[in-house]
Amino acid sequence: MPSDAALKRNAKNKERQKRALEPPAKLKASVQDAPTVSILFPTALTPRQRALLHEVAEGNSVAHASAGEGAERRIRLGEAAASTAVEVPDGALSDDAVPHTAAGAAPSPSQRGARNLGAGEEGGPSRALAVPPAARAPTLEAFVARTLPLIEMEREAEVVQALESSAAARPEAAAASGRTLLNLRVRDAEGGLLGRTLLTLVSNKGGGSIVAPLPAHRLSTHDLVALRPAKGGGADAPLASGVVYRVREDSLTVALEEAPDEAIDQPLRLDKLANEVTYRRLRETLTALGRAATAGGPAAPLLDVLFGAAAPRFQEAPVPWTPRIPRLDHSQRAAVSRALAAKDIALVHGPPGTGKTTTVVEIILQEVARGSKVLATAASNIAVDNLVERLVAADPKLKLVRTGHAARLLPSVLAASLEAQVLASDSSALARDCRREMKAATVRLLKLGRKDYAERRALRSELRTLAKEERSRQQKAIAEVLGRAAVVCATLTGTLSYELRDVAFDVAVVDEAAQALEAATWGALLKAPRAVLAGDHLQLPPTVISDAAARQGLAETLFERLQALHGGVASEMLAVQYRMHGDVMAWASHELYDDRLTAADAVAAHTLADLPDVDPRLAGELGVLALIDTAGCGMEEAAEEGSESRANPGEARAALAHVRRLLAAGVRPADIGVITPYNAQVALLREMRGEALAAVEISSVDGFQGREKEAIVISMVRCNAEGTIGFLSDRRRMNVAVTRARRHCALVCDSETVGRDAFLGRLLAHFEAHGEYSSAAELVGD
Ligand SMILES: Nc1ncnc2c1ncn2[C@@H]1O[C@H](COP(=O)(O)OP(=O)(O)OP(=O)(O)O)[C@@H](O)[C@H]1O
Repeated sequence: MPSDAALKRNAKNKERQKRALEPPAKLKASVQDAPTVSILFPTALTPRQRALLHEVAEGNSVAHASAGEGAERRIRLGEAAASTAVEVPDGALSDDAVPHTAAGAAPSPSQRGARNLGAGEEGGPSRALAVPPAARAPTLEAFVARTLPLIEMEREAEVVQALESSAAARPEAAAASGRTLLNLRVRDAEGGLLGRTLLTLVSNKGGGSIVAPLPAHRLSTHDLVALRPAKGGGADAPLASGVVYRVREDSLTVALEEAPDEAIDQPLRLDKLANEVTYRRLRETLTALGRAATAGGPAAPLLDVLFGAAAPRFQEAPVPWTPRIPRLDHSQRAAVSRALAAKDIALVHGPPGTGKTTTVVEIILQEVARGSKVLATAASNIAVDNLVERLVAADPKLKLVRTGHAARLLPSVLAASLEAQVLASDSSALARDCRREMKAATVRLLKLGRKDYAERRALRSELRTLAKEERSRQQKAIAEVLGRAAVVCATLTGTLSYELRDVAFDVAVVDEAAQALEAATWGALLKAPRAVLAGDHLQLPPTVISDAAARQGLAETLFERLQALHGGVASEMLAVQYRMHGDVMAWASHELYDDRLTAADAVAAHTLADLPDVDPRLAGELGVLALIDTAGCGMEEAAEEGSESRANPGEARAALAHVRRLLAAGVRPADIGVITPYNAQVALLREMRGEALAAVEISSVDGFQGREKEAIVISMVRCNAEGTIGFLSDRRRMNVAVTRARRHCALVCDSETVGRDAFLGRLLAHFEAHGEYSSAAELVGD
């Protein structure tokens, strides 16, 4: 007899299926209350105009969709099935014919651009705050219906950003957007990387042997980029396109399929391109998720649980396992046990420095030991490579394959790559034979005279057969390598690649799940009946360019949603951290982790004085926590014209003065990090630091997530009479900032401005109570 719960679930499923076949409620109502209107806008609209229309429609709950590719793309407002369809003729709209919202004028294109390009107030994409709890358990259908247009809004926002940058009349305006780097020269061109060329570009400023730091920019690894002559514009045909491979403060390396000859000897510019593939894959994932609701598939057992219709289930008897990684602590063991016992979903909540990846690696090894085929993923290539390195180190014999474009992989994982393993396989050798034969046949074909009809026809037919044979042998090679693998490692978007389309797994493991869009996470989850997600929703969520899409919930992650929905039963929090001195940890533990974190013995009392070459007396004077107060020092914040990001030159001087004190105490420059929430302050600090501080890393807080340094100096920037603190109030950003430090953390800020916020006030109070207080005036000698 089915249980009551099962009967209820069945009834719910039936109701859901019935609803899926019915027209949406909005449409039903509109059909009943006819007439309804839909407006089809002309193809001549710019992406910016389309993005604005999407935003306004979304804000007013009007249905909206774009269809068609490239110049054929057009937007429709209103339901497709409206009783009256109005078509706006080409040329009827000019650039400033922007619709108005009910509440007033829509933002002007320049305001909109500034918000998008300017990151809220910050100068980078926005990180939305959590959506209201009411939105936490959508039905699968509601989630898909809500998210598809948000993905479209995000895509349009990125296209607008790319176009505004590359079409900017003045190159300086393009550079200010952060998407373009001007005046570069090639310092190095090296081969390798499975046939690609790596081009290392540096600033051409000064032109001589001294390499100036690159200006502040927003290019990061894996971005698609176009290389163009610097003297041309961003709309010119590129000399080459490639993928950003490595980013350093003074150089940027791009992986190209082939290096263009002309590029070597002239000043160059690099423009970031919008990545259409990612958006297409996200849309495909959502469509596949929608289909899985009725058609089933490997993930069918997960769907009810992940959309709140059923509770997570666990095996009652503990699953026996023998640790493969030595020294797992009690909370890490508990997390592994819970993951192995999960029948559908388990969450590993890993606060900073708690060994989340260590735990994930142990879970994967245990799954392999019991015969599972594992899909191991994360949002970023770097996180996946990190997993690969750790897995291979823990078990060199592990049958592991890393998929993805070789240009995006770390050199250390190339041997594990699908491409390398396919190249080494027998089927691939046979494919190579086919290619050789094709080449010979082509040469013969070219030598034939015009009249050798019969022979030409025969050779063409041979070439077709060989090409078919080559393709099928390549596919066989790929299928063989993937079929043999016990663990396949891929990025979340990589799981949607052609090669993995028909591969099913026993379990999907997602590391850094709190930094992945929910739609992206489903790419992995749809391939297995069980899933383990690891992350920390109390650190920064994924970056979303479109403010409107972020506000509508695009930045909310599945991890965060599941913590709210099933955290009590399905989540295990790692409670011992291996990074921070106890005083650094205490504030974050109290404010964000319910006082549940403890410091491992090895780090609880470690200080700078324990580092080699550090003077214990000077290090003692600096303390573990330091509050450097700019209050009353006249160190005001400033925003550059046309930019929303802020800088504070006085505070930058104080932060750099503190760095000099650390260096004087003997701390190595590479062990020091200066971080600040504002990109303009990053740029200013880099400009001001001088030669002696060149090896000190200066970065935004967002850019430093996942990293650590022995000593961290945080410049908080805000200093104004109104006490405005902007996005400093996001608890997750300050959590990330403070928890990067191992032995020393200095907070440079105006206590009068920052201290007015209750959350930040408690941060300052903690630093004052447990650390060294000084006035910035003492440091800069004012
Ligand atoms: N049980 C343990 N005993 C000793 N050291 C450990 C243990 N678990 C993890 N560590 C160490 O803690 C550090 C952080 O571990 P790991 O890289 O797994 O953490 P992470 O969760 O990926 O990092 P973060 O928490 O910052 O995201 C590493 O140096 C690791 O060796």
